[in-house]
Amino acid sequence: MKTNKRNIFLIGPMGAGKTTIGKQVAQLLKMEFIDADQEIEDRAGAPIDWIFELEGEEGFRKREVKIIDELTLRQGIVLATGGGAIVAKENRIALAGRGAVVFLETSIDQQLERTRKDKRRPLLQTDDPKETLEELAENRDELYREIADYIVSTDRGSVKSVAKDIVDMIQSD
Ligand SMILES: Nc1ncnc2c1ncn2[C@@H]1O[C@H](COP(=O)(O)OP(=O)(O)OP(=O)(O)O)[C@@H](O)[C@H]1O
Ligand SMILES: O=C(O)C1=C[C@@H](O)[C@@H](O)[C@H](O)C1
Ligand SMILES: [Mg+2]
Repeated sequence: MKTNKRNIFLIGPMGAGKTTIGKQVAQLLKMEFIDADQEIEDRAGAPIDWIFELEGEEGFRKREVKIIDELTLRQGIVLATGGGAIVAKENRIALAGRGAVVFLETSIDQQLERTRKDKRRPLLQTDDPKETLEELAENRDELYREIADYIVSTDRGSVKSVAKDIVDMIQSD
């Protein structure tokens, strides 16, 4: 594929590595990297947990729909989406239609380990984050698969090696 013309969109659950691996993929391909969560925070001038507190999850999702529509219209970007971006149908349509969608898959245990110290994920501030992650996976797994052009496991291997695998896969298509 002509990576300089098309976009690459990373989807998957919290802690799958969308942000970390996305940055590496962009560097390897000399494309621009954008993180949707970061963009939402920058525009709101407030961190995600504040947005959830002040506007509820509904307010956050409205902001997310707007940002995803805007960003997916750009050209030549690597976009790391938020874990729940695929829930809204309009986001799935925008992502599927405007770039190559890569679903980063990982086990619940890895997700737990990788998200343990981070307060940026208000949905995991529960008594039992493992149960929460299991429920989210139950509801969202089919939505990730519905729009995925590529599916990559991030359970094993370094960030660099997974990023390289993604680049090779997309370029050989
Ligand atoms: N393949 C990997 N191997 C080891 N550690 C990883 C890997 N991918 C990500 N990590 C680590 O896991 C943590 C969470 O990753 P990251 O923030 O990229 O996830 P995310 O998919 O963007 O999550 P969110 O949906 O919440 O934004 C980071 O500290 C990162 O360094
Ligand atoms: O899985 C989710 O619904 C979320 C994932 C994060 O990336 C953030 O977008 C936010 O914390 C919500
Ligand atoms: Mg992220």
